[in-house]
Amino acid sequence: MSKPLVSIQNLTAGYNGTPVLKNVNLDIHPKDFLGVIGPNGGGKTTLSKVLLGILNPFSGQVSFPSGRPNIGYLPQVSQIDHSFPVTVKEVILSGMARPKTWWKPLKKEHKEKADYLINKTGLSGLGNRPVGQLSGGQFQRALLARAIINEPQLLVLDEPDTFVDRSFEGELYTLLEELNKTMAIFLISHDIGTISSLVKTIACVNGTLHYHPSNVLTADVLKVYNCPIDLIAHGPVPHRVLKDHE
Ligand SMILES: Nc1ncnc2c1ncn2[C@@H]1O[C@H](COP(=O)(O)OP(=O)(O)OP(=O)(O)O)[C@@H](O)[C@H]1O
Repeated sequence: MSKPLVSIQNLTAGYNGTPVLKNVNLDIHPKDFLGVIGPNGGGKTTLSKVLLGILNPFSGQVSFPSGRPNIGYLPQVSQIDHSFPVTVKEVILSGMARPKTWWKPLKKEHKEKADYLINKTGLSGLGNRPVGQLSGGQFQRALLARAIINEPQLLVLDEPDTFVDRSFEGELYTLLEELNKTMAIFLISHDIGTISSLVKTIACVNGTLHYHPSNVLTADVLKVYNCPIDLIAHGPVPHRVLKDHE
C-alpha cells in the first residue's frame, strides 16, 4: 500500500483546554474517499481543522509521511460572512495563492482554469458578480472551485451539500467522483445518502473516531461505534439508504 498522505496518531484536541477529540487515530492515503459522519458537536469540523493545521492538538501527532500535501478546503459556508467586495472569479483565483508564489502575476492559463471551473460548478455568467450578491449555494460552489483550482492531493469538504439544490446535486457528486481519481477526499456530511453512494470508507466521529473500512453501515455497527445518526435519508420521500441488518 502507498504511504499515507496524512497519519494521525493518538490525537487529543479541543478548545480552551477542554478536549473535543480523544485518542484519535487515522491514516488518509492517496485517492481515499473518506466519509465523515457523527452527531452535532461530535468533533468532525475540529478534526478537519487539525488536519489543515488551523488547530494545534493538545497531544498526539499529525504527520505527513510523503511530505506536506497540498490541501484544498471547503469550509462550512454557513459560518462565513461573504459580504466582502470581491468577485466570484477573484475568490476562485485566490485558491492559487501559496506562501511562495502569491506575489507572482497570474498566468493566462490560471484565468482559463477559473473560467473552466466557473462552468463546471454551474456558475456560468456569474464570474464578475461580487460574492456578496450570491445565494448560499452559489457561494458554496465558488468556494468549491477555489478549493480545487490548485489541484490538491487532499480535498477537505465540510458539508458541501448544505445549500445544494436537486439540480446541482448530481453534478456535484459526479465532480467529486472525477476529482477522486487524482486526489484523496475527506467529506463531512449529514446526508447519509451521499455518504453511502459516494465514499469508499467511513469515519464515525463522536469524541473519538471509529474507522469503518467500507461504505456500508448497519444500525448495529453504528451502536458499537457510539455514533447516533439516522440511517433514514431525508428528502422528498424518506427512504432507508444503508443496510438495516445483515
Ligand atoms: N472555536 C471554538 N471554541 C470553543 N469550542 C468550540 C469551538 N469550535 C467548536 N467548539 C465546540 O467543539 C465541539 C465540537 O465541534 P465541531 O464543530 O467539531 O463538531 P461537528 O461534529 O463538526 O458538529 P456539526 O455536525 O454540528 O457541524 C462542540 O461542542 C463545539 O461547541
